[in-house]
Amino acid sequence: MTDEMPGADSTRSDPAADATAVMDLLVGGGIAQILHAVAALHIADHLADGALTADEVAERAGSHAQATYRLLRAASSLGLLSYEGDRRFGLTGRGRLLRDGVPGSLRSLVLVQTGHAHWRLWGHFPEAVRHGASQAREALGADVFEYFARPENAEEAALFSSAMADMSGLVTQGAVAAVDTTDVATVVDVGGAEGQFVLALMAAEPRLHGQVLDLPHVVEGARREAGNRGLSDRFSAVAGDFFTEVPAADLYLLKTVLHDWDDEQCTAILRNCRSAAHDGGRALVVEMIIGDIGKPDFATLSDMGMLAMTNGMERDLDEFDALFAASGWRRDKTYPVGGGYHGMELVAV
Ligand SMILES: C[S@@+](CC[C@H](N)C(=O)[O-])C[C@H]1O[C@@H](n2cnc3c(N)ncnc32)[C@H](O)[C@@H]1O
Repeated sequence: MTDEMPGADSTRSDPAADATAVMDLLVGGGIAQILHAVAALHIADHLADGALTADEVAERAGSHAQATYRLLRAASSLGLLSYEGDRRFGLTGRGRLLRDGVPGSLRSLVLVQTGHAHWRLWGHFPEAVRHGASQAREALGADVFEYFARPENAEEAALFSSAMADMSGLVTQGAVAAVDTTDVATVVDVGGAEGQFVLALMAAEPRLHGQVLDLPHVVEGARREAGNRGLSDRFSAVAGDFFTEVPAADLYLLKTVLHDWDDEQCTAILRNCRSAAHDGGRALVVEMIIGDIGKPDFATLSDMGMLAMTNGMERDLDEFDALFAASGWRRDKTYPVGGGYHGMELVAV
């Protein structure tokens, strides 16, 4: 330990401030469930037209009046709601992000990340660290994608796809603006969920034809989304397995797919893309990139989520380059695309 590391020298630390700091970290799980309750009870939707009293919110939400008042009070202390006096609460900018079906909404993401599958997996997190692997089989009886594919989990799976779509909004604009589509006519969004990324690219470039490759229970959502955007004539969705085969294309999009898998599995996915690509073909990988250790870095926290949920991980640039080199790709350009994500453009070698 060096003198430069804050708190490294316990003789100089402030025990009371340190205890408060640790307790602030500890309450993070409870805060996540406060977000869950606000989202699940549609509190932000009830307040969309103006401030209401806690009793009025409880009546609309079908929830207990005093418990709802306490929830709204806590949410206002977190900056999700404003307090207008006399037990009346209004929406803040942050709270508005918990509305259902509005542009930029994070409601589905909140619901899925605080819902059954994710929460159970966090409950097994110390075991995941002990064994170096997600405890999904112990917690859910299946890996997370098998779990979502089960008919009885269809509602949670739909929420997961829509959460991915909500998150996509944060980065697709930046990626669409930055990616080089010179000489590109066909694009496959590998593990593309509802196709937010490829559809945004197609909307920006009317000559592009796009496809989503995803699991059978997911692709119908992508077809529906293409229809909603009036892009069905240039779009198709393929139900398949990216470990088996990937359709041919000029450009592959892999957005937050590699972080779900270990190195061997990532190499298999990237090799399948390389086999289907022509020489000089391109791919765009969008992921968080882990930066300098010891500095605040959201990617390292997301990495813990990947350990809890999947076989995957967040990676630093050297780790990405090793994957690309092992699978017939070379990284050509790297740029931030917003929301803490980076685009890494690859060329087939
Ligand atoms: C983390 S999500 C990313 C979705 C999308 N690319 C995005 O960024 O919004 C991973 C996606 O991979 C899909 N997936 C998982 N296993 C797959 C497989 N073996 N073959 C094809 N898709 C798969 C999932 O269904 C899910 O849609």
